[in-house]
Amino acid sequence: MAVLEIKDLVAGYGERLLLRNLSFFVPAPTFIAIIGHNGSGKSTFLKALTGQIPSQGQVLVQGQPLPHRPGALARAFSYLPQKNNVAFPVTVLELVVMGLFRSKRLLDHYTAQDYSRAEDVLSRLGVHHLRHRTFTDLSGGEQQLVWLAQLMLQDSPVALLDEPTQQLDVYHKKRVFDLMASWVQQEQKTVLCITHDLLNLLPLQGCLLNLSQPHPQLEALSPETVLSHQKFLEEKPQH
Ligand SMILES: Nc1ncnc2c1ncn2[C@@H]1O[C@H](COP(=O)(O)OP(=O)(O)OP(=O)(O)O)[C@@H](O)[C@H]1O
Repeated sequence: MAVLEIKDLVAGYGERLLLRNLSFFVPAPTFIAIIGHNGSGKSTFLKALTGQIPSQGQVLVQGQPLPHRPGALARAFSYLPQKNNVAFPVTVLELVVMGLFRSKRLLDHYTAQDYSRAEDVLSRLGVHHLRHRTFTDLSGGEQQLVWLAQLMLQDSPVALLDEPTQQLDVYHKKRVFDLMASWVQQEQKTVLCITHDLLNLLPLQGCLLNLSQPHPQLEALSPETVLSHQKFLEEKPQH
């Protein structure tokens, strides 16, 4: 059974269509880089998948049509948007442990084991030292790593990430790409990751989807494919 199947997905805003009959098939857990010029519809694609904007077509996750209820949708996809805010003071560890909310009932408390899982993902991202800091005091890149840690605790089969490395330094960019590769290999997750960091894709296995192309389709990642898409994207976008 395929992990993810998308058939004739159409989405946009009013008269302006950004996704025109997008179809692809992901047979097994895979890393998929979603690339394209600014405004080519990358975030729109993830918004259509997560039901934030209306769309036509079919999306199947593990052979099942995508449910419309938000709770059931969240079990299929974990999602990290480009901008994410918290309006209340909370420590890093508290925010990360909330990634486990789907395995809890309404008034359940988080256990010592939950906190130790949260500490473990913070270590894997190299930011364990931030665990007792107030989230809103952190730098933009530090905050991005904390959101990633929270997402790693969610147990959905498909993770959707909108530019998760946008504000990171070169060390943490590489670390996050390595970690996404390990989610696929060790935890059998499928990762769809929007990115402009094409050079970080050079060592990775998986697929690439270039939404700036007239008929985007999945292509196997290889250094040659990445470099040819880099060249394509260095050309002026066609609107
Ligand atoms: N709510 C909206 N209403 C109307 N147009 C919108 C809306 N949201 C986005 N757009 C437009 O749709 C186009 C695609 O936007 P989208 O955010 O999907 O691009 P993107 O490929 O993710 O770009 P970037 O690389 O800059 O993040 C843009 O031209 C944008 O202005």
